[in-house]
Amino acid sequence: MAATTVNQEEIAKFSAMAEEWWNPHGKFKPIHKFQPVRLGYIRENGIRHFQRDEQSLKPFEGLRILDVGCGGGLLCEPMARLGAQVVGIDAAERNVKIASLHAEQSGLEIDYRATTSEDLAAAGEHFDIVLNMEVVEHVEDVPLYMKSCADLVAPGGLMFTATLNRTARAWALAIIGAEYVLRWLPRGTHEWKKFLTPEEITALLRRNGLRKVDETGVVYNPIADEWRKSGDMAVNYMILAERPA
Ligand SMILES: C[S@@+](CC[C@H](N)C(=O)[O-])C[C@H]1O[C@@H](n2cnc3c(N)ncnc32)[C@H](O)[C@@H]1O
Ligand SMILES: [Mg+2]
Repeated sequence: MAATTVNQEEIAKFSAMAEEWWNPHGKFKPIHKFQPVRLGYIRENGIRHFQRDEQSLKPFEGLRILDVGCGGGLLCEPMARLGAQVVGIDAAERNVKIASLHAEQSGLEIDYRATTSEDLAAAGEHFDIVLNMEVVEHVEDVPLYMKSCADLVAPGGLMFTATLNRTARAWALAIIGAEYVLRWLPRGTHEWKKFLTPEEITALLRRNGLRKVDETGVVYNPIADEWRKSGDMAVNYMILAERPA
C-alpha cells in the first residue's frame, strides 16, 4: 500500500460532523472561538512578510493560499475575503461539499478539492501561504504530512501550523476539560499521544527546508471568554515558518 496521511477513522469522524461546521455553538465551537486570534495572526504576519498595505481591504490580493484539511472552510472564506486566491483541500468528501455550498451562499469563489497534501504535492503545485491549522494531530504518518505540506510552500512563502502540545496540561485541559467536563468537543475528538511538541514541529519544518520565524501560545481567558496569544505554549500553539526565497 502506498504511504498515506489519511487515517480513515478520523475522516469518518469529521464526515459525520460535517453539517456542524458553520454552527458557532455546535461541535466546532472551539474552532469558532479561535477565529479572531488565528485570523489576526495570519493577517498580521502575511501583511508583514509580503509587505502589504495594512490599511488595504484586500491585503492578500494576488496571493495563492492553500488550506490543508480545510473542513467546512472556516479559514478559506476569510482568506478569500482578504483578496487571496484560495484552494481548500480535505480528505473528507463531505467536508468539501459543505464548504463549497457555503462559499456559494457567501458569494465567494474558492477552489475546493477532495484530496490530500501528498497528492497535491506530487502534482507539483506551490502556494504563497500554506495553512496547516488543527490538522496534524489527526493525520496518519506525520513525517509524510509535514513533508508534503512543506513541499507545497513556494520559495519565499509561508506556512502556518496550529496544533496541541503533548504535555500533561494539554491532557488535562484539551482532553479532560474540553471533552469531558466542559463538553466543548465530542469525546474522542483528540488523542493525547498524537499531539506534537513545538520542538518536534520545528524539527519537521526544518528537515523539509522551512525556517521558523515565529511561535506563540494561544490561551483561553475565561473572564473575557476569548482566546489570546500568549508566551505559554503548553496547550494550544501556532508556529510560523518560511521557505527562504
Ligand atoms: C480539526 S479539523 C480542522 C479544520 C480547519 N483546518 C480549521 O481549522 O477550521 C481537521 C480537518 O482535517 C481533515 N483531515 C484529516 N486528515 C487529513 C488528511 N490526511 N488530509 C487532508 N485532510 C485531512 C479532517 O477531515 C478535518 O476536516
Ligand atoms: Mg484538533
